[in-house]
This record gives sequence, C-alpha cells and structure tokens, in this order.
Amino acid sequence: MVRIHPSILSADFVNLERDLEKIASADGVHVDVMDAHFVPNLTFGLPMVQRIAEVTSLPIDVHLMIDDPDTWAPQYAIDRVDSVTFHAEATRDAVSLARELRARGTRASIAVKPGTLVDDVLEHLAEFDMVLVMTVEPGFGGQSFMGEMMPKVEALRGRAEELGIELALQVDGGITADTLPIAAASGADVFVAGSAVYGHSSPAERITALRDAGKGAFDTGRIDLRAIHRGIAGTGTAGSLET
Ligand SMILES: O=C(CO)[C@H](O)[C@H](O)COP(=O)(O)O
Ligand SMILES: [Co+2]
Repeated sequence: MVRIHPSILSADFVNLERDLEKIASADGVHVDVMDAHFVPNLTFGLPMVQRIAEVTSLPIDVHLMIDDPDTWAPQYAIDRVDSVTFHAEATRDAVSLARELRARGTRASIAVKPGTLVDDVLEHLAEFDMVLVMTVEPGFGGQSFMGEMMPKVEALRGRAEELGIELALQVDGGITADTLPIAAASGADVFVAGSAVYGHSSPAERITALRDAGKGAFDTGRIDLRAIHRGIAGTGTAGSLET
C-alpha cells in the first residue's frame, strides 16, 4: 500500500486553500508545524491547522517540529486531524503522550531525526500508530533523501511484523519518484513529498507519478521487499542503527 501525503511546506501559504484543492487526489495532507526552536525555521501553529481542517476533506497528518510536545501536542487532536506526530528528541514521555493522543481520538505518531536511533521506539512500538523516519534534517523542504536511514525503516517494519501490529511507517524528506521505491522496498508505506509535488505545474500529476513509482517497484518485481528483509536478517545489520 502506497499512501502519498503532500507537504504544504512547499505550497503557497497566501493561496493555501487553492493549493489544498490541487492535492485533492492525495491520501492525506502533511502539515509541518515549526517553532523556530526545535528546528531553525518557523511556520504556523494551531489556528492554521484549524482553518486547514475547515477547508480540506483530506485526512490531516500534523508533523510537530516543536519543543515541549508533551504540553502542546494534545491540542492538535482536533476533529479531522487523523494523526499527530511529535519528535522523540523533544518529548519527556513518549508513551504517556501517545496514550493521551489516542485517548483524544487521533492516531499517535513518533518521529526520529536522522541522528536518533530507534531502539526506544522499537521497545514501545505497540504504543504508536505510526512512526515517521526523517530522511532529511528537519526544518526545510527541498533537501536530498538520506538513503542511509533505511535500516531504521527495515527494523521498524520487521518488529511490527513480529508483533503482528498494524503500523504506518512514514518517510519525510527528499521523496521523489526515484527515492520513493527505495523507501517502499524498506517497508515504508506513507510518503511525504513537498517539493516533488508543489514544485511542478501539476501537483495532481506528480501525486499519480509518485504512487505509480511505489506500485511499480513491486509490480515489476524490480524490488523484492521480503528478499531485502531476509538479506538484512542474514547479515545481522537490522539491529545496527548507528547513523
Ligand atoms: O518535515 C519536513 C521538513 O522538516 C517536510 O515535511 C519535508 O521536508 C518535505 O519537503 P521535501 O519533500 O521537499 O523534502
Ligand atoms: Co514533515
């Protein structure tokens, strides 16, 4: 299953309603909240997310790149917000926060920056509905995909299968029709794309192209996810998540 979530970070904030309509064929909309403290960039906060919820019918995927999500993240669990993602590096108690988000009726998701290992997340995996593996340093769109993050994705997918739990695995940063199949083959199923969607004249066409790139990777047998997982298990690198 390939789900495409365009990131409005690359949209025109002054014409956001128009730009949201351009991605109506997507599976969700990724909304980056940045506070200029956790990351060196500033976007917007809850009032903007509330307005987005009023004008789009897409599931809203909120990515909080903010300090102190333990205090602020629950406020984002509003109607029409499908998932709230907070960063492992910023939270004091990821499990309690995830439980609070779920209790408020939204899916709970935890994100890891490129330099953060996933050992703690693996230990508590059943507490989360989604894990976001950052494939760039958070803060800005238009950066290059970090393929070296794929062992984290593989380890998370492998553990979810072992536990028999449904886990959405999101990758964010540098996703294009060339990099998406690499992440899909590693076990990701939710793909955030900002510049690859909004950097083109037809965002709808780019969404289709991204979806096809993901499906094609498996349909043609070019990438065999099971073989990749077997290979990782065989070489014993799945547990080695040093970045
Ligand atoms: O969280 C983000 C940046 O911190 C964005 O979601 C991400 O960068 C999307 O942009 P692009 O697809 O252009 O890399
Ligand atoms: Co994001």
